[in-house]
Amino acid sequence: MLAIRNLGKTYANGVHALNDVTLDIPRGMFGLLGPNGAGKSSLMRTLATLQEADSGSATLEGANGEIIDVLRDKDAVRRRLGYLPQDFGVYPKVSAEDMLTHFAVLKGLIDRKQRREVVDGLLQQVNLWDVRKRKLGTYSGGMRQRFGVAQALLGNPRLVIVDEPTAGLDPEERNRFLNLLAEIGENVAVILSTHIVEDVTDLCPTMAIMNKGQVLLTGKPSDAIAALANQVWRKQVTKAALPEYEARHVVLSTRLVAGRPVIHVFSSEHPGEGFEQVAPNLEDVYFQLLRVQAA
Ligand SMILES: Nc1ncnc2c1ncn2[C@@H]1O[C@H](COP(=O)(O)OP(=O)(O)OP(=O)(O)O)[C@@H](O)[C@H]1O
Repeated sequence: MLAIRNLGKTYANGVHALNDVTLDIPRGMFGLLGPNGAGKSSLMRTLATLQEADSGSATLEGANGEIIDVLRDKDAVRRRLGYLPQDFGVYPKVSAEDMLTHFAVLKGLIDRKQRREVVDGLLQQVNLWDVRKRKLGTYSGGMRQRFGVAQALLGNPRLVIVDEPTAGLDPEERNRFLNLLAEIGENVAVILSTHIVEDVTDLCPTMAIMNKGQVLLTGKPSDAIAALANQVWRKQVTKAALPEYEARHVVLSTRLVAGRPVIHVFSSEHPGEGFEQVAPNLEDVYFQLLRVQAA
């Protein structure tokens, strides 16, 4: 539905934020995973027509099969786009209902009855109906994000972009928010940019991993995980011994379990005494790719 080809962007300070980025994004949830500074927001902002790329192209397939040039035909993209930026401001003293109605007017919904129906429907869809009269300034982080989704869905977008939406949400709100995105993803393409690996594992049938402006991998999470089969090993070690393990093995991750480090090591052979083989997960894939790139 969205084809991105060889996108490049260098900022005035010389940072290569996007380096030959090529991606095919189908309908459904697409996870864009990468650490801070990977270039995710730069890519999202470019696709949302908020900044220019230096090179490359991006095309979006419209509802009737027409092909829209994302980098040139910005008005056409904006009519089909819903965007939830990483940081968005709300007027704290305005109710969700009034604010969404205002956004609906800006989006071109001028017929009062139709607008009412759309706004009511969206407030119900994102589960804010009961609190629609409350001022946005009194909303929790999760409620605010769900309000953000409601405004992104105004105008029936073909493409919805959400940039790091679950940061700072508690587990219950995060689940609720991700379920909402999954429902939306049944009909349109949703790009979920995040540095939280579980968000992608739990939700996205396709994904890409980015770092330093480059796409390191794209495809199904299950395929990427399968490629690491029989090569991930776990061992509980002491803190003192950790540097030695890091020097001798490809340590993908270290996690404290009851105060003691548990390491995941990447190796095609048995790495030695005390190691047990574990089923790889997306976090292993992610760290392995970052290690390979760093090397
Ligand atoms: N307007 C800008 N001018 C100069 N450099 C920028 C600008 N915006 C981003 N960068 C730099 O470009 C690189 C990519 O940043 P970007 O915000 O796209 O990454 P990200 O993956 O979204 O990370 P984060 O999760 O921190 O937002 C970083 O090194 C960042 O410092």
